[in-house]
Amino acid sequence: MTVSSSGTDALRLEGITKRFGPVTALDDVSLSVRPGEIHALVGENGAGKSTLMAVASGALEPEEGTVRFFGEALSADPGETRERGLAIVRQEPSLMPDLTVAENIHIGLPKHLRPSVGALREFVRSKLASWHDDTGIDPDARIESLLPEKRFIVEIVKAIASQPRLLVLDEPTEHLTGRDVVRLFEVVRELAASGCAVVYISHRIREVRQIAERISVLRNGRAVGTRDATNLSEDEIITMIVGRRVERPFPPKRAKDVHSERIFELHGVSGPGFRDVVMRVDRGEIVGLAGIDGHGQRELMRALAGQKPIEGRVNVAERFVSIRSPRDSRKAGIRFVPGDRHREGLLPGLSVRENFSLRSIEKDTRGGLINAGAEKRRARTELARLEVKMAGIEAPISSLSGGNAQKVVLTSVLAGDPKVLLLDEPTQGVDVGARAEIYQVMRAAADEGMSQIVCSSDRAELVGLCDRIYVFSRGEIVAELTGDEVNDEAIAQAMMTATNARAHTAALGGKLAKLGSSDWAPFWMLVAAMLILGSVAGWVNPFFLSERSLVNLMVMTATLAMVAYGQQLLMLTGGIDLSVGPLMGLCAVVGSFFLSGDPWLMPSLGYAAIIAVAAMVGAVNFLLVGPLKLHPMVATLATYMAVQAVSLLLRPVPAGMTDFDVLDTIGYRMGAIPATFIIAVIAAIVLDIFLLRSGKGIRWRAFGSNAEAARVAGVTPLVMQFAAYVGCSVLTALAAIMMIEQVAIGDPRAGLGYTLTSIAAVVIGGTSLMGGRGLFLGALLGAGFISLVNSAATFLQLDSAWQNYLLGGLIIAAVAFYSYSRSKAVSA
Ligand SMILES: Nc1ncnc2c1ncn2[C@@H]1O[C@H](COP(=O)(O)OP(=O)(O)OP(=O)(O)O)[C@@H](O)[C@H]1O
Repeated sequence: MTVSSSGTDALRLEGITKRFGPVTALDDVSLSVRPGEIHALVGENGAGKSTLMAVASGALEPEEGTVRFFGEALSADPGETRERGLAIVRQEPSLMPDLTVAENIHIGLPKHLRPSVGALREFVRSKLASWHDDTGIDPDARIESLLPEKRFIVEIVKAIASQPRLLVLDEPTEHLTGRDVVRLFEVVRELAASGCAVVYISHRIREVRQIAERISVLRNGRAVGTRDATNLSEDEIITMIVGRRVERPFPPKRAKDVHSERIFELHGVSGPGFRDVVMRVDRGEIVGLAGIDGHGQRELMRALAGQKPIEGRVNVAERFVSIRSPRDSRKAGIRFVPGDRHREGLLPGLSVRENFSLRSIEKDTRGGLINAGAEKRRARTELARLEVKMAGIEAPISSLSGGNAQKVVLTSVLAGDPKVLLLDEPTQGVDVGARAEIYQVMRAAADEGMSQIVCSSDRAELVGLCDRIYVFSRGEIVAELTGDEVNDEAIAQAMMTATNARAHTAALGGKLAKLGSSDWAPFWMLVAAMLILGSVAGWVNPFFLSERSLVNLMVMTATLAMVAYGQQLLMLTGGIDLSVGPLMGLCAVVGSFFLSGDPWLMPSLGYAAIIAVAAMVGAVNFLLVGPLKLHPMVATLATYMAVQAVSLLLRPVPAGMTDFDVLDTIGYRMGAIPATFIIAVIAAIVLDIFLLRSGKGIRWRAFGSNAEAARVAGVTPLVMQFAAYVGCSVLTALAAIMMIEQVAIGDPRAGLGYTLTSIAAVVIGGTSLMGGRGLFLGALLGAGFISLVNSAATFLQLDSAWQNYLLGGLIIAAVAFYSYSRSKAVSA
């Protein structure tokens, strides 16, 4: 199907075919969108809407077909399409969790619109303010600490700030609260009036009719047609989407005179965001929790799932249960279907089958072993009930469309036969047809006796589905609606008393979490720990504080810090290099041939040879990890061995004394302070400024935080990896030159210990092993701390085993502390 239009189309897709293995996601689809038009794209889950827009934005390359943007052909390069004015707000925000709001917006803008890093905060503040004057979003907050709806606002603000000529919104209102939906509609209309074309993807037909001028429908990867929205009724749109008439979506409610057995009771239950809640749910009843978002209903649900602290009396089947953890909640027969399926509902690395069976695997287990056949049969049967569209049960869960993934989560939770089911936004991102199926499944489960509590921002859903509704305001229940009272007006009336209660609690929790999770927390902790350890060692043995001992400490610190910077450069991008230790040795060996004081050889030639050899090793590591896609651990373990072998070939035994002039040069002191130490400190400061205050630094961290999102934002992975691996090796070479002053001979084993200590220094310094965050000053302090522990242990006459116990214990303590404070920040 092709829809032609007069003049140049903003977007013109012709004959697009896209396959994922055996799945044909798009089959010869054509679509045109005019400038200044709001064009809705609708269809069932898995119809191909997101894939079509991924093709349009250059994130996916189609097998066949062309993409034209304002008349010009577009290549499959998301960076280029963005530069040319195409902005896309995805179903799941493509943000980097470790970066701040401001940094995410910076990296998402076309180059010509990016403000300088110094002006970034104010720029972002004004952009957020133009969305709403009280978004409650701090430009310096890390994305991972934001609630899902706030992340979505950041994503939308980012897209608008890019001054798009075409804006694609993929299910934008699924995560937004009422106020933000109203604002979104205003903004979309303003943009369209200014000539921007808007593609609006949604399952909420009412909204689509409200906002769109034309509607295009996709079904099973094929275009069904494009129609003028003004003349279409809701029923007609639904019929186009599903291909048949859909009957009333909500199944009949529970008969009123049904015998009531209390299954779930709350008496005076309080927790963060709600207080003194008294409620009950009978057997087979579906109870809704309504209220403006942030007024306690969702917080109560999370607390009942064991995710937040809770006080008061909770009874399940007339027995008191104490809920202190998700495990307690499960043991009591309570199950939770989370709203944020990507963060809490799915295990992205596993198959559809595994995601289904993980919550009820005991059903297929005999004598501790899983009966694979039974598990598969059960997965197939249950998933077929909700008509989950997938290539097969062994397909990776990440290959499913958003709505189908939601169906898998729901089916998986239901398979655990809960007594009480908590559902947060059960039909988020689910199409009209499947919505009706989900309601049927929920009602059927209720008819079999399962009690359910539903939280939904869609009031029509609550009214259509629930037998009873509790309305929340300011953390308390303000109304209980039953029978005929369960209607939209009654809910709205009860909600009128609402104020902004959550904003305050979230702000307070947010501040505390921010303090603990700040990048500077490791820095201050290490300074304090070093002062304590140094004082104790100096008190027990005054020689520890002598000039000689302190100079030695600085020299050791500088050497270790330099390798650690290399390691850190890599870890920030999510990589690691195990070969740095042997490379230090190889550099010492290479140096021993050039730095011997031979009048024919200048020392500068020696330094150049060391750096060149190291850069070559870095390039090999890059080739293995980048183009050949080996895991960094495996790749650099292989180079570890190869490099060590080369060193031993060149110098089977340590030999080649270094010239004294060279040693003097490397060991040069400025007053009492070794030049190497000053270099290490300056290097940390310069690298941190690069990291925090330059666009390249932001992209560096972005890549480590979320490689795919960074790629979509225009970062080229191979360039990043090349710079990281070669950079790491070159820094290791500089460290090796510093080490030469200490060993003064071509010893192939001299640097071996640096592999582990460099990783330890980076980890103790607060860098995340997952990539995306950490400071070089942290690595410097980590290196200082390790050198201090080693040196203090010597002065305190502790044997070398103690050095290892101390270091091991400290690494575990540091990692535990950082993970704890970061998880606090996330849940705040
Ligand atoms: N990376 C992938 N690998 C394999 N299959 C995929 C991948 N991405 C999408 N698909 C498949 O392509 C089809 C279209 O998916 P798409 O996400 O475009 O649907 P959608 O219309 O956006 O659905 P929803 O409304 O549920 O988001 C689905 O069958 C999906 O399983």
